[in-house]
Amino acid sequence: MFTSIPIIDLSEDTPTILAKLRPALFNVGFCYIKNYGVDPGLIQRVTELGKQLFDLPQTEKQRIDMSNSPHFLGYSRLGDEITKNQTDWREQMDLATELPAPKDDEPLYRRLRGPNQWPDEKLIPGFRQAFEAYIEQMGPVSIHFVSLIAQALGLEADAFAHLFEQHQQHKLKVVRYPDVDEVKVKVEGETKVKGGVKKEDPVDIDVKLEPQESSLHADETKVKLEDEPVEIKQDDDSIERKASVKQECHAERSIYTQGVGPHKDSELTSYLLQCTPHRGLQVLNSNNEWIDVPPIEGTLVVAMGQAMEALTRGYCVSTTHRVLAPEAGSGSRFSIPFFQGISYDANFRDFKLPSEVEESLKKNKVVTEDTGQYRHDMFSNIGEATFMNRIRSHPTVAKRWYKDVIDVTKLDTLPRVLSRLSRIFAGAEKTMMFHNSPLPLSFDDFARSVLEYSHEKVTRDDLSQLFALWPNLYRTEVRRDGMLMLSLENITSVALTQTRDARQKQFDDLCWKWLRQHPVTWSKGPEIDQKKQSSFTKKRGISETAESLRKTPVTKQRIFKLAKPDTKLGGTVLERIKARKAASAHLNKKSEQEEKSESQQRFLDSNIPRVVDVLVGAGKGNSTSIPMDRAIRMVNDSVRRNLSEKEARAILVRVSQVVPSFCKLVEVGDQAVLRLGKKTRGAVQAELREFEESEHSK
Ligand SMILES: O=C(O)CCC(=O)C(=O)O
Ligand SMILES: [Fe+2]
Repeated sequence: MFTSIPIIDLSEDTPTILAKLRPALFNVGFCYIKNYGVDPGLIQRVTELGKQLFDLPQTEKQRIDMSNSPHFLGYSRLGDEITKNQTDWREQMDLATELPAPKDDEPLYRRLRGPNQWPDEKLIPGFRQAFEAYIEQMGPVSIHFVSLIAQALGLEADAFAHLFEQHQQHKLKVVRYPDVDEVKVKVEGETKVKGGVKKEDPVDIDVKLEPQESSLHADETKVKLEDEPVEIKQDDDSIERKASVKQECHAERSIYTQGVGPHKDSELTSYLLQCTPHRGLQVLNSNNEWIDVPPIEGTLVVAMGQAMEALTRGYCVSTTHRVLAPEAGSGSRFSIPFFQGISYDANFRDFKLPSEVEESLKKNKVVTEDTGQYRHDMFSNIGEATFMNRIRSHPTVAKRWYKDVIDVTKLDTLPRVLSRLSRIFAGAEKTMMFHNSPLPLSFDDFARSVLEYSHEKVTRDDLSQLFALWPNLYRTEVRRDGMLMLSLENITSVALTQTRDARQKQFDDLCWKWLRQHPVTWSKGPEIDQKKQSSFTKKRGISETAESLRKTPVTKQRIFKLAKPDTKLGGTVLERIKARKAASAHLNKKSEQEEKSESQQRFLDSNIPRVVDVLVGAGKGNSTSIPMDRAIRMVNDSVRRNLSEKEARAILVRVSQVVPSFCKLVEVGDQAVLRLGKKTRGAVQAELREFEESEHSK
C-alpha cells in the first residue's frame, strides 16, 4: 500500500528507471516524471494561454461549445459535469491532435476523430499554435514512456507499438477549477435570480444542475457516487465495504468543493501538467486513504489508464483519483492533462504478457474486474466501445449529432445487459473447455462453473438469451430424469481452445449487431441509418445487408421471449417439439438453490406460531430478557427437533420480524439476548394473525 507517489527521472539510465518503474506500476498506478524532454518555454506558454482561455467572454467560449462538434471536442461550461446529482466544479476545453473529419462511409466510431474548435486567434493569439505544438511533443513522450513500461514488464520496447496508428489522435484538456468562494457566488447568485429576473448571467445553472451522466474526459469511467457503501476488492479476494464516496465527500467537504469526483482515466496513460501550486489532486490507496499528489516544479503526473490495466491484466494498476476544489480565497487551479490515444481499431485480445509476469500476477495480485470498457466487454473494437462511452457521457453532443442513429435516452441499460451476457459467454466457453465437452453438463454444474470463471451468476433466463443470440451455441438435451444437459458436440477441447477467441469474437459481433438493430437503442432511422448499418456490416464482415437486418428486427421482447434451446435431438418432428418444450420448461424451473431457500423459508414460517406460543408462556405477560442459549433450547423444545444453532437463530430472527412489538433480538455487551415485551397472549396473537393475513394478501 502506497502513501506517496514515486518520482522517476527520465534522464537516468534505463535499468535505474525500470527498477523504479516496476513498483510504481504494480502498486501505485501513478508516478511523477521529470526531465521528460518537452521544451520548458512551451510548457510556460501553454500554462499562460491555458489560463487566458478562461478569461475570454462567455459568449466566445460558448461559440466553441462541445455540443457544436460531432467529434466531442470543444468547451464545456463550469458545472456541466454532473455525476448522480453531484456537480464537478470545473470548466474545460477538450482538444485533440488536429485531424480531418472522416468520410461519410467510414464507421461511426471514426467520427471521434476530427478538427478542433479553436478560440478566435485575435482574442487569444498563439493559442492554437502552442497547443498543437504541445500535443505534438507529448505524443512521442507518451509513446516513449509506454516503451519503458513494456521493458519494465519484460517485453520488447516496441510491444505496444501496434496499438498506435500513423496519425494517432491524442487528446488533451485545459481545465480550470474555480475556488470554493467563486463557486458559491455563482450558484447562490443564480439561485437568487431564479424566476427569470436576470437572464444574462454568464453561467447557466439550470442546465448545470440537471442530473445527467458525467461528461468527464473522453473515455473516463467515473466511480459511482452513490449513497451505497463502496465495495473494495481486497488482496485476499474479500470485499471491504467502506463509507460511500459520496458520504465521505459530504462528510469532509461541502457540495461546492468537488473539483472532479473520484474516477479512473480510461486510456493507456495520461500525463498531467499541474499549472498552479494548489493542493487538489489526490489518489486513493488500497487502505481507502486519499494521498495528496502536490504539484512539483518540472514534473508531470503520470496515471495508468484502464486500457493499460486491461492490457497488462492488472499488472499496471489504474488508480482512482479526484481533485478537490481550491480552498476559499486561493484562486483558480489550472491543469492540462494529456491523454495518450490508441488506434480505435486496436484489438486487445492478442496481447501477450511474458509467462513470468502472468505467473507473478497469479500469485500476487487479484485483478479487479473494473476496467471499464476494455475488459470483458462486448466490443472487441476499441473504437466502438469508446464511441458508445462518449455518447453516454455527452448527451448534448449525442442528441445534436447522433439522434438519428441512437436513442440516447436508452443507452445505458442495454449495453450493460449485453456486456454481462458477454462475460457469461466467456465463462461458459471456459466451462465447456474445462469439462472437455462433449461431456454433458447439468445446468446447476454449468452455472456454478460460469460463476467461478466470470463472477456472474447465470440464470436460466441468461442462458435463454445466449441461445436467442446464438441458437446453435451448444447442443442442449433433456435427459429422462429432466436434467438439462449442455454439450459442445463434436468439438474436442483442443479444437475449442483454438477457436475460443474466434467464438468470443463471433459472440461480440452478434451482440454488437443486435445492439445496432435494437429499436430501443438505435432508432429505426431514415436513409442515414441504412448507410451506417451497411458500412458497419461491410467492415465487420456480417453477411446480411442492412435491408435484411431491418426486415427481421430483433426486439427486446423477442430476445426475452423467443429464446429457446436448440435441442437437435434427432428423431421425429414431434419428438423434437416435445424435447424443446421440455427444455424450455426446464429453463423456467427454479434452481435447486432457489427451491432450497424457499423450503427453508416455509419451514421457518410454519414453526413461528409454536415458538411464539412458547415464548409468550415464558414471558408470562411481563417484559423480560432471555439469554440466547436458553432461547435456542426453547425453540428446539417447541418445534420438537434438534435444530442447529443457526437454524434456531433463524427462527428467532423471523419471530422478531413477525411480532416486533413483542420480541426483539438485541446485543448486550457481546452477548445476544432475546428481549420480550410486556404483552398479553391475545395481543401477540393478534399481531401474528395480522402478519399472516398481510402475507397471504401479497
Ligand atoms: O486536473 C487534474 O489535476 C486531474 C484531472 C483528471 O484527473 C482528469 O481530467 O482526468
Ligand atoms: Fe483523471
